[in-house]
Amino acid sequence: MISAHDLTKTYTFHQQTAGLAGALKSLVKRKYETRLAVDQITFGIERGEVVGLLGPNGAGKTTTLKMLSGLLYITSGELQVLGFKPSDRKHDYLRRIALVMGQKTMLWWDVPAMESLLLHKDMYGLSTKEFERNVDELAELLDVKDLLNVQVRKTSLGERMKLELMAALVHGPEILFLDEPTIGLDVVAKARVREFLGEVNKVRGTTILVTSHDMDDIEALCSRVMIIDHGRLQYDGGLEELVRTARPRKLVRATYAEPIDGATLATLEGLTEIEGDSRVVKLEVERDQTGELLERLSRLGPLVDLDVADADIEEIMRDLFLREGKR
Ligand SMILES: Nc1ncnc2c1ncn2[C@@H]1O[C@H](COP(=O)(O)OP(=O)(O)OP(=O)(O)O)[C@@H](O)[C@H]1O
Repeated sequence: MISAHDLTKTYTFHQQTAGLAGALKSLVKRKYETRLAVDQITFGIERGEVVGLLGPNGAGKTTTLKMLSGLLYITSGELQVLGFKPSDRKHDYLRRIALVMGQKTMLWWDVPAMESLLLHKDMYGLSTKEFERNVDELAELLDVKDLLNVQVRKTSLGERMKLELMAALVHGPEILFLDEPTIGLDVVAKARVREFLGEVNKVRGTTILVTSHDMDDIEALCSRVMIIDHGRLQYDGGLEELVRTARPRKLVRATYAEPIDGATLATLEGLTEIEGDSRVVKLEVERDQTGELLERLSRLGPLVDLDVADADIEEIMRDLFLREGKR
């Protein structure tokens, strides 16, 4: 569905010093600079996939989404989406995709969302039947029936995001490009948006490429992630695989009813922390030795709680980005 080969974007822009003098000077003598935002990335995305595009601020994620949706020309490389060259912005192409940017709105503020939806109906040439079916289905899934006739400026951020998603999906796109869809939302609204996107992918088979700084979004939605940093693709593969490769050890936390004596604790391999007056013990263990360790821990004293987890994905990202940043 999406095929990118050595995709590159360089921005050319001019520097301007502050103040009127700076503005006048830049009119006479412009100093141009270039910035490599996306640097020869190659990837393919199949129909029905949900892929997370991750990376620190300024990594090139939004630029990539803008090239894929045809908002920006590519500087070099090859890019095909649904067999189209996105920057041609052919109507047949735009009908089959949608781009939602968490920080931008495509709804008119001063009128109810329904007015914007009706505009989309005309823009995309939807029949009344098709439009009504889509509106009903989406309003039900998003639980926004009562909001469609309220002035957009009177809705909350979470409600507006749901309406944005509705506006993006009303023409039934095959691909959805999402840039930070849960930014600024509270935990409940975030969960609803994730649930909805998962449903859209499952029910309609919509392919989704999503950027987010919220790892819970990524864990809930994506089985595949692409990590981009300084414009370069650093990783493309399974999320679980990434966790297993970056942090192969499991994290174990055992809580006892009584303190465990120091001599016994000293014999434990992989011990990382002791807390709560020697009642709480934290360890790291190789995956295949987890069973053995748990058995051992259960013999040390009366257990109150036992927790086994993979390394936190957020932590893995922080380590990866710090490492890449230092290169
Ligand atoms: N219009 C522009 N002109 C010049 N440089 C730009 C422009 N837009 C983006 N850049 C630069 O390109 C680089 C990539 O920006 P981009 O917005 O794609 O990053 P991002 O990964 O989406 O970051 P964030 O997580 O902060 O949204 C950054 O260094 C940014 O400053």
